[in-house]
Amino acid sequence: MRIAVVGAGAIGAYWGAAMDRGGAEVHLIARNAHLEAMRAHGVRVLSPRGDFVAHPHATDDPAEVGPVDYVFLGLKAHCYPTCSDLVSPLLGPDTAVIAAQNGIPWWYFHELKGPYQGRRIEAVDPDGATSAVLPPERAIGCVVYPATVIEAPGVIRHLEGTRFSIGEPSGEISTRCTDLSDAMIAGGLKSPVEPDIRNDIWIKLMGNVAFNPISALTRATMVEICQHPQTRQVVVQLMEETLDIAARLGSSPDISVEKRLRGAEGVGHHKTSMLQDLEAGKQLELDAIVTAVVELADITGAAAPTLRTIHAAVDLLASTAIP
Ligand SMILES: NC(=O)C1=CN([C@@H]2O[C@H](COP(=O)(O)OP(=O)(O)OC[C@H]3O[C@@H](n4cnc5c(N)ncnc54)[C@H](OP(=O)(O)O)[C@@H]3O)[C@@H](O)[C@H]2O)C=CC1
Ligand SMILES: CC(C)(CO)C(=O)C(=O)O
Repeated sequence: MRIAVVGAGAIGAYWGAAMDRGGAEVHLIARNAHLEAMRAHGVRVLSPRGDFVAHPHATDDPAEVGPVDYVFLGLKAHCYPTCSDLVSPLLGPDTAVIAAQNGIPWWYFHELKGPYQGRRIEAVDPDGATSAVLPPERAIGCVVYPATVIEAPGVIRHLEGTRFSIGEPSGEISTRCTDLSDAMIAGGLKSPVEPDIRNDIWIKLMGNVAFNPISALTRATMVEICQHPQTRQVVVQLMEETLDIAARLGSSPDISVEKRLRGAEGVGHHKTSMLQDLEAGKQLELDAIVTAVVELADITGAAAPTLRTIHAAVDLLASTAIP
């Protein structure tokens, strides 16, 4: 199995190192000092499950790699509409694309039976630019539960979790999914093939849509947001509104707000990725995690007042705080 990881950062290099360990032929596409470190010393993973070093091929030139069986996108989601130069050389007729992103994917309405089938979500597929680079029929849905950070160039700190749930937009248990799942399991990851991956997307998103923008606005950690009574209430409202939007789209994520909150509180004094990006002066991943959810509220006629308020505030923050 030939695999390319485009944007082999915190999650991409972790996944690529695990896949290499499991026996897949892995090519990491990265840049700058992180690329040079991986070229020279491999990917060093520091993990509570045991440290390891993997030595997949690493390059900044996808043309060196050519078409692969699977492309794993480790880029931030707002990079997808403009990633053609990185991805196109890797695509053969049957290449599948798996995106590590949090939030709503560009392919969300692809193969979704019902009144919204085939609709485009402007926030994540502006003027169809993402679909032009990453045709939805290539997409395998993926929900990433692990948490990782780049501790130093070439060094990935794995904090927790090994589950990468995957599933076809159509719900079919396809061979391309089961083959990929087997390869992930060989690499020490958990990889259930889900008959309705959208339910997993909503379960993960309930946390991100609440904690990521609130943390950016308040600079608080997950546990601080949970233990402050008023922000806890805002989280509850955001999660309830998100579940309402999911239900209007025909999804039924099997989790209560209380259970999802307990899980998030257990993460402890952790800064969300959005707060980390804000502090690093990097673009916030708002489009997929918040703006797309507001667009889905518009499409389905959901009121979602708390979501709209938080979106307005964090959108202003993103436009004023990031150069
Ligand atoms: N980290 C985590 O724990 C989790 C992350 N995710 C999702 O995974 C995705 C990636 O997140 P994460 O791994 O944290 O982000 P990172 O910033 O660590 O990884 C993205 C990588 O892509 C690289 N990159 C960007 N543009 C190019 C380019 N043109 N050529 C080569 N490399 C490029 C970046 O390099 P540079 O730094 O130089 O820009 C960086 O190394 C996000 O959508 C996030 O929501 C989901 C769950 C958990
Ligand atoms: C920590 C967590 C789970 C917040 O919802 C996350 O996924 C992120 O930081 O983006």
